[in-house]
Amino acid sequence: MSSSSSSQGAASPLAGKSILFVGGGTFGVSAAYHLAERLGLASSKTTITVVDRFESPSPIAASTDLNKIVRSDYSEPMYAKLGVEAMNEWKKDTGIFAGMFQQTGWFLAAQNASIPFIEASAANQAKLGITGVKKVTPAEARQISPSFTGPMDDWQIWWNPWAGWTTSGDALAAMTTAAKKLGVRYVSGDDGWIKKLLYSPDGTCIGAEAENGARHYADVVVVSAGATSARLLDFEGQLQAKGHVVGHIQLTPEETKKYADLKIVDHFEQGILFPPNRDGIVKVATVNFVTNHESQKAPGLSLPRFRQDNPRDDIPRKIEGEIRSWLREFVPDLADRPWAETRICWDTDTQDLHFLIGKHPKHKGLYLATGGSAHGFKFLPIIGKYVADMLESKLEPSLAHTWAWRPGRPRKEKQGPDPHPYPTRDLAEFEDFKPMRASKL
Ligand SMILES: Cc1cc2nc3c(=O)[nH]c(=O)nc-3n(C[C@H](O)[C@H](O)[C@H](O)COP(=O)(O)OP(=O)(O)OC[C@H]3O[C@@H](n4cnc5c(N)ncnc54)[C@H](O)[C@@H]3O)c2cc1C
Repeated sequence: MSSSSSSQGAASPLAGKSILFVGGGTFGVSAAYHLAERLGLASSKTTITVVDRFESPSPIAASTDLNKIVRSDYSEPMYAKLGVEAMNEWKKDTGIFAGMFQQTGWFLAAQNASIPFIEASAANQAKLGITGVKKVTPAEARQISPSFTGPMDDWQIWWNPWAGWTTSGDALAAMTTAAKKLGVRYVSGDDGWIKKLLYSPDGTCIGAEAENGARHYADVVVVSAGATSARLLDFEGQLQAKGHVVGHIQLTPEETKKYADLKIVDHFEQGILFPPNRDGIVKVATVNFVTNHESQKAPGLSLPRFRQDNPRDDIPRKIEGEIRSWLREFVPDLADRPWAETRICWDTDTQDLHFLIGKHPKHKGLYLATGGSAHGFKFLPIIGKYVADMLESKLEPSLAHTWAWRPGRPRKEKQGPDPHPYPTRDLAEFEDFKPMRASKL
C-alpha cells in the first residue's frame, strides 16, 4: 500500500482546475493540504477552496476534540499498516504536528463480544513487528497504572505501549493553517455553510451554494462534511450519523498529579477514558453510539443533531449513568464527579466501517471523502494523500475498491470482527436529553 507523494505539477489531471472541499475536517483539510503540496498551486494554476460552516477547528467537527487515540491496532492489516504510516508522522519532532502526540500507551479491554476484534488486532501488531503488546491481568494493569483502584471484574485486558493520543482540535487547526500557507482558500461562516450542491442540466456537479445564497463554483467538488454529508447528497443508505456521548472532568492541580499515571483505556463495549491533559481535564466517551432519525429527510436515515442548532440539548441521563457505572469499575473516585463540559460528538459510519473515498457514480465532477466510521482521525497526517490519489485517478486498486461508492455492501467476514458490535439506540428513546441541565457548551 502506498500513496503518491511526488509533486505532479502540470502533469496532474488536476492542474489548472478549481477544486472545492465542502467541509474542513480530517478528510477535507488533509486532502486540501496534500493536494496543494503536491500540485504547487501557483505553478500549476490550480485553486483549492475549503468551505466550512465554522472557522477551523469547527466546533461541530468530529475531529475537534481534546484528544483522539492514535494507534495501529486493527483487525484488518490494511488499516494496521496505515496506522503505522500515520504514527510515524505523528511522532516526528518537526513539522505540523510536532509535540502533539503523547505516547502514553493504551489498554484495550472487553468483557464479551469485542474480544475477537482485540485478539486479531494484537496478532496484526506482532506481524508488523510492533513489540510490547501483551495481554495483562487486572492486577498487572494496576501495576502499569496504579490509579486503577476499581475491581475490573471479568475484564479481558491488552496493553499496547506503542499507542497514544494527540490533541486533535489543535492538530486540525494546525493542518488548516499549513494548508492556507500553501495557498488553500478557507471560507467559513455564512458564506461557507453549504445547504446544497449545484448541478448543470446534464447532472455534472458544478459547485455548492451556502445558506446565505453565496455560490462556490468548481470543476471538482468533494463532499467532506463528515456526519452532515448525507444532508447534501443521497448516499443511498451508505452513511449513518452516529453520536458519541462525551464528558469532561476537571481535576484540581493535585489530582492532575495523582492521576498522571493514567493511560488511555478503550473498553470496546463500554467507553473510552483519556489521561488528564495539560489543563487537568479527563475526557470520557461512550462507545455505545446513538442515532438521530428524527430528521425524516429519508426513511431510516440518521443525521447529526448539533448543540449549535439545539442549544438546550443535554446528554441522555441513561447514557451518563452507564458511563459513570463503567468508571466505577476501574476509577471509582472519578465516577461521581460533575461534568465540566458535555457533548454529543457526531461522526458518520458506513456499513462496513471502511471510509468512503471515491467518485460519485452518476454526477461528473462529484467526489466523496467521508465515512470516518469512528476511526478516521488518527489518519489526519496522511489520509489526504490517498484522497489526492483518488482525485488524480491513481489510487491503488485495492484501496479504490474498498473505499468506493458501494450501497448495500455489508461488512464482510474477511474484514474480521466488528469492534463495536452492540446496536445503536436512537435519541428519540431518551426524552431527557432536551431540555438542558446546566452543562456548558
Ligand atoms: C467522540 C469521538 C471520538 C473519536 N475518537 C477517535 C479516536 O480516538 N481516533 C480516531 O482515529 N478517530 C476517532 N473518531 C473518529 C474521527 O473523529 C472521525 O472519523 C473523523 O474525524 C471524521 O472526519 P471528517 O472529516 O469526515 O468529519 P469532521 O471532522 O466531522 O469534519 C466535517 C467538517 O464539515 C463541516 N461541515 C458540516 N456540515 C457542513 C456544511 N453544511 N457546510 C460546510 N461545512 C460543513 C464541519 O464544520 C466540519 O468541519 C472519534 C469520533 C468521535 C465523534
